[in-house]
Amino acid sequence: MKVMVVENYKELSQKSAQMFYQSIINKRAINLGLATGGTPVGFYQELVKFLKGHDMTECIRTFNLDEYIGLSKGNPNSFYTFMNDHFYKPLNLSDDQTFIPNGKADDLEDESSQYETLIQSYGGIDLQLLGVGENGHIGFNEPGSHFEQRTHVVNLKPSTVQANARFFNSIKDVPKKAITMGIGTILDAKEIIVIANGEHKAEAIYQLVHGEKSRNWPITALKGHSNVTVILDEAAANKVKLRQAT
Ligand SMILES: O=P(O)(O)OC[C@H]1O[C@](O)(CO)[C@@H](O)[C@@H]1O
Repeated sequence: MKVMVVENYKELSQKSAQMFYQSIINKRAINLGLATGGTPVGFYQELVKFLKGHDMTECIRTFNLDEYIGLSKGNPNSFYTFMNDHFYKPLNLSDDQTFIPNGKADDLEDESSQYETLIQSYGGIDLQLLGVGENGHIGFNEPGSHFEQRTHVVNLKPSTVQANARFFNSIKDVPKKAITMGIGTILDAKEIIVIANGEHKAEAIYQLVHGEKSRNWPITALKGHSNVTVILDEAAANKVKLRQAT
């Protein structure tokens, strides 16, 4: 695992976007695994700058980690809307190159297995972007998740609902369930880039870098992957550095 500490959020966003851009350019066609949340907003801004007007945009396919159950695509708080605003629309990406689970599917189990099959039918994910929850969740795989799981329906922990309430008018509006790629799905990506900023992510990052592999901290599943880069700002790297200094 490669750990890079940069000075601030801007640098973190630039560095991660640059790594994605280089991969896209070098491989000519690429399946990207993408994340939502507050952390990757700067990443999308930077990657859009790199890719805008570039013919390589035709070669990429995107697969999102997760979607809330019960929110339609058009809901302002759906992850589809987030992706459309930050990435699909600015780059004119088409529906047949952008994929995200359907949180309004009638049969959510079937939707989960179809999403898994879809990813595999395109040859799997080449490069996956991950943020991390304060409790160590990746995608929406909460503490206690099995590391072998594929795309599935999850119940969100109250702490995750609370953390994401900032995007909604009221905590009552935050969905309590989601569809997420499983940790097994995520681990199948050929390469993974984790980004984290802020002191509130420092414990999860400490567990990733120095902790044991444990289902209590889903992010520690990445310790079993051979190509992971972690990009941190100073605050998220706080506990890692403290440990190294003693
Ligand atoms: O980037 P944020 O908003 O801190 O969220 C962290 C993680 O939580 C999620 O948004 C899910 O709650 C992930 O998609 C994200 O990686």
